[in-house]
Amino acid sequence: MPALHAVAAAVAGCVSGESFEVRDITCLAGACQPGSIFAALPGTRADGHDFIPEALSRGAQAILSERPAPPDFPAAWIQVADARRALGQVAALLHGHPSHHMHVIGVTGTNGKTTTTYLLYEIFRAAYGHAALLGTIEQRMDDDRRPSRLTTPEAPEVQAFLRRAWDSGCRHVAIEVSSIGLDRWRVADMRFAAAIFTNLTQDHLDYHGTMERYFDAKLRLFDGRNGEVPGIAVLNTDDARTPDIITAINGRARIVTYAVHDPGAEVRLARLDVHTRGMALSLHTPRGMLDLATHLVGTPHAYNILAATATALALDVPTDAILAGVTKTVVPGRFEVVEGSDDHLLVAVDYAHTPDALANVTATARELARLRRGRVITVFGCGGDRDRTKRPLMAEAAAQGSDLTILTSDNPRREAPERILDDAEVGLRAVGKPYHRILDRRQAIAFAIQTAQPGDVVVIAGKGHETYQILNHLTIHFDDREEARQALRRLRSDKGTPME
Ligand SMILES: CC(=O)N[C@H]1[C@@H](OP(=O)(O)OP(=O)(O)OC[C@H]2O[C@@H](n3ccc(=O)[nH]c3=O)[C@H](O)[C@@H]2O)O[C@H](CO)[C@@H](O)[C@@H]1O[C@H](C)C(=O)N[C@@H](C)C(=O)N[C@H](CCC(=O)O)C(=O)O
Ligand SMILES: Nc1ncnc2c1ncn2[C@@H]1O[C@H](COP(=O)(O)OP(=O)(O)OP(=O)(O)O)[C@@H](O)[C@H]1O
Ligand SMILES: N[C@H](CCC[C@H](N)C(=O)O)C(=O)O
Ligand SMILES: [Mg+2]
Repeated sequence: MPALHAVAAAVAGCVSGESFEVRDITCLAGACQPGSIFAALPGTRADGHDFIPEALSRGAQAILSERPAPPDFPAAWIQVADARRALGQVAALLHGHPSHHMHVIGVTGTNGKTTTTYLLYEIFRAAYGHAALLGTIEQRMDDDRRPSRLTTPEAPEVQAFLRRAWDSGCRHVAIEVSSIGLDRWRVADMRFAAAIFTNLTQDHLDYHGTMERYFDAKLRLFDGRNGEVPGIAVLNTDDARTPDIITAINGRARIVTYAVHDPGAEVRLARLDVHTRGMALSLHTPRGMLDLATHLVGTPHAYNILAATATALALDVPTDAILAGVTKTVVPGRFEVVEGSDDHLLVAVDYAHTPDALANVTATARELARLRRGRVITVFGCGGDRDRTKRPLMAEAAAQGSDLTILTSDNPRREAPERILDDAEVGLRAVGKPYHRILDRRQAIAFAIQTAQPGDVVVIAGKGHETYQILNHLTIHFDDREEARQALRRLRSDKGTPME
């Protein structure tokens, strides 16, 4: 355990008070114990400095802050220029920089991060037996799975996870790096063997303010501002932002490109057959043509497969492990076909919660509906306490891609649900196609399924794998898949036909 003064020196901090052996660092006062440094951070709802008494009462022996030490403060104090960044740096230091001893792959971009990390996890497990994964749905270390609270957790949690993964034999870790995570230095000073860029479209403007600032946060993963430039940058050359990333890297990392359309990409799509339960793809790669089969459905997932494959190829993963990993990958809530769907009625649950994802998922549904001579019916809503400006755009994308749209509630959080629907309805009116507004999500799902005709494809978008609904301060159990299954069951029993 390093001494306080060594820790302070590593972050160029101005230190006062008695030194001690530093055991850990945290920004949660309630998690402090003897030997802890408490990082006092100003926040959106509270100010970490207000929790200093609690931190001290739990045994914290030093405070990390951007403010100077108050006179006669009873514990040690480290003053730094940027407390969030220092929190990330100290967390990495205290865990012995686990990312320096492993192959950590960081995945950033608006959509596709979770799916790409799942693909990489399965590829690494097929190749090496051990692998770890950290992201929106869960934190996974071989077969140990724990649900996540944030996509990219605070730095002490990320570093502790990496350390445990190392201790349990994992040498390959895929981690989702959100723009908010980068902005808040949650992966500060980490070494990425590879960093993947999936795409950039509108999201999180409530946090970043503008698309430029949103992109700039993502750029930090590639241009060295986060600590180091990644070993390999894996970039989607169909995305308009990729040239800016290449410019910012400025020759300091190996660049590997992938694309569905760009004929100049190193790894690119040659063939794609989409069906209701999966896809068959052929990819041009530096190792020749690769034929893959997957349970994932929809062109966006071809991008995710290209990204994961291009990364694995660049890291010299054997081809048979890439093929096996892609085939094995199942991601909950990403075009997940609901049990009870059949040739007459296909119901899929998908985590699309951005305008781009809604455009894509309805396009996938359209492709499948065309084969079945059916319509596309989309149920969707928008989250509260998040980017308000994306709501009418999400509605437009859903309506444009569907024959019938059902606007409902998602996670209203602390906002008035009706107001969120009002924001979205503007987009539905602009498109002018048929829609219904049903606030209660359970009723909206049931209505969509009752209304569907043979051949139709029903998409239930926005919550994917989530098993809850956040209504103000109350979080209730809610699972789109369960709701859809029950509605399908009721439909069959009303018509007297058994479920398949
Ligand atoms: C915008 C954001 O990221 N907020 C996170 C942030 O909150 P904050 O800075 O506003 O902090 P605050 O609640 O005002 O409290 C101030 C300080 O006092 C401390 N405190 C507070 C209360 C207390 O009892 N004790 C205590 O010590 C807090 O730890 C914090 O350091 O720090 C908190 C402590 O870690 C997080 O819980 C909180 O995540 C909230 C819940 C959240 O929803 N974050 C989302 C937006 C997020 O980070 N999402 C990204 C992107 C998702 C995607 O991929 O789309 C993610 O990576 O998950
Ligand atoms: N490469 C892609 N391009 C566009 N849309 C995609 C792509 N991959 C997935 N999607 C859509 O986005 C949804 C979310 O996918 P995924 O969970 O993999 O993204 P994410 O980046 O992890 O999202 P989040 O920011 O919430 O963590 C999917 O359900 C699908 O509708
Ligand atoms: N990771 C996304 C989750 C959105 C999921 C949607 N169901 C919502 O609640 O808005 C976010 O934090 O913006
Ligand atoms: Mg995710």
